[in-house]
Amino acid sequence: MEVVILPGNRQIASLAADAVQALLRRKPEAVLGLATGSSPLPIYDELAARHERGLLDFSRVHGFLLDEYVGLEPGHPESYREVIRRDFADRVNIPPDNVHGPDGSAPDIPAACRAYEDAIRESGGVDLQLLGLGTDGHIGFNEPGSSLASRTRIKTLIEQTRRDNARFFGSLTEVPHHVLTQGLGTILESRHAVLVATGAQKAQAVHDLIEGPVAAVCPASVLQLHPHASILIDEAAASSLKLADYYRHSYDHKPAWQDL
Ligand SMILES: N[C@@H]1[C@@H](O)[C@H](O)[C@@H](COP(=O)(O)O)O[C@@H]1O
Repeated sequence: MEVVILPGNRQIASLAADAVQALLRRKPEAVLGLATGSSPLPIYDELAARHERGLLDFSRVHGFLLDEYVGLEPGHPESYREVIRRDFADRVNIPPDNVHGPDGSAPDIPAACRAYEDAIRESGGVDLQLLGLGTDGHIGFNEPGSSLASRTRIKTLIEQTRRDNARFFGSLTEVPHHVLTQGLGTILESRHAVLVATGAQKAQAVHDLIEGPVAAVCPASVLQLHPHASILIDEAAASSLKLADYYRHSYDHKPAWQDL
């Protein structure tokens, strides 16, 4: 796990976009794992800007959403399908049919979850998975207590997460209680996981993720088992880390040939 402490969103977005750019140079038909929430937004802005400048071509890329609300009607502005369309897909040249998400309005939820796992597998697997971090340590919508081996399935949101996400809806009552999310086992199979977190409200979760035990109580800590995970954070999010100086030192002395 590589921990990179950066001054702010702009530098984080630029480094994450560099990783996407290097991947697409190597593999133009790469599969991207797409996260929602506010943290990845500067990355999508940067990817759209680089696409605009002719540096990035998404025409052969496939994208798989991490998660989705259950019970929102298709086309609901806060469904993650719509959010990803607005924030990312419509701003680059990824074919709309290449963007996939778990179907939160399916009549048979377990079948929809199995179908999503099959679709990820058939695509060849996720090359680069973008991740945000919940204040309770969730990734995707894997709330505390999630099995570290879990696959795509339905989860019930913790009230804290519903409150955190109420800002996107008219009111707390409109935030669904249920979601579909790629499991922690699913996320672990991505070839490169890039998690971004900023702000003091994430400091405890960032500490537990990086320096706590691997434990279901902090689902993001499963990334300690990931063979290639990059954690990009700002100073405020890094403020509870015991080994922050070491992470800075090690990034400053990173071999020039080594990518993220
Ligand atoms: N399902 C999403 C997560 O994927 C995201 O990481 C989290 C943090 O959001 P933010 O980046 O807005 O703090 O929000 C939601 O719960």
